Amino acid sequence: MSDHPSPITHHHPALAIWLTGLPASGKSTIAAALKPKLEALGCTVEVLESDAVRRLLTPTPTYSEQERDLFYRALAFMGARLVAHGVTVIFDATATKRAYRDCARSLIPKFIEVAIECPLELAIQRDYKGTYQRGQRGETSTVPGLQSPYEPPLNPEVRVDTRKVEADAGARMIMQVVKDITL
Ligand SMILES: Nc1ncnc2c1ncn2[C@@H]1O[C@H](COP(=O)(O)OS(=O)(=O)O)[C@@H](OP(=O)(O)O)[C@H]1O
Ligand SMILES: Nc1ncnc2c1ncn2[C@@H]1O[C@H](COP(=O)(O)OP(=O)(O)O)[C@@H](O)[C@H]1O
Repeated sequence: MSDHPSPITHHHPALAIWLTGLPASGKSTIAAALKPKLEALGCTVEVLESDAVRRLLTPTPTYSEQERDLFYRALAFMGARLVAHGVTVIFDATATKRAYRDCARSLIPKFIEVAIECPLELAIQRDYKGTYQRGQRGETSTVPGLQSPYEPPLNPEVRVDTRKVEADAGARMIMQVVKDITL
């Protein structure tokens, strides 16, 4: 035995969790509730939030199909590299097309897709960033759900219906699946 044993660590296997849903559905709120729960399990966690990453990759986003295709390939690649190095990733991003989330799934062995469910009318009421209002005023033409099609997941590992489930309870539902797939 070594004279200098390594400190005891409790590393949890890294995985990725993609929170997808309409703008203002509750993704960031649930990500914030989820992060400390993953950390308590021993995960090192990075949240990749689309708006934050866009500020770097596409500082003046057009949300064109071509730009979204490129953006989501880059986001999936980034997430996959982090997971490969032991960091658990929360993707906090609408990702309008299923193919965007499927691309990440194909690159990441342990992957959980979470449908953050919220009817468009309620998301429009929540509209705390004014995204839908800008669309309704005709200042933008690319808001998911309102002006660009949004493809919700067909078979997500978890569904959180934010009309019925509080953010913390939603995070606990996700944690149950995390524990199931990493046992
Ligand atoms: N003009 C315009 N068009 C589209 N989206 C807009 C626009 N302006 C702002 N936003 C905010 O950007 C978020 C959508 O980006 P995402 O990367 O999450 O999704 S997607 O590319 O639309 O699929 C989404 O934020 P989330 O609330 O994080 O989903 C929108 O609030
Ligand atoms: N059950 C719920 N889960 C998550 N957010 C909720 C819920 N109920 C109400 N909200 C509110 O909805 C808004 C969602 O905002 P946010 O989490 O930033 O959405 P998104 O990241 O999807 O754009 C917040 O003001 C949040 O407090």
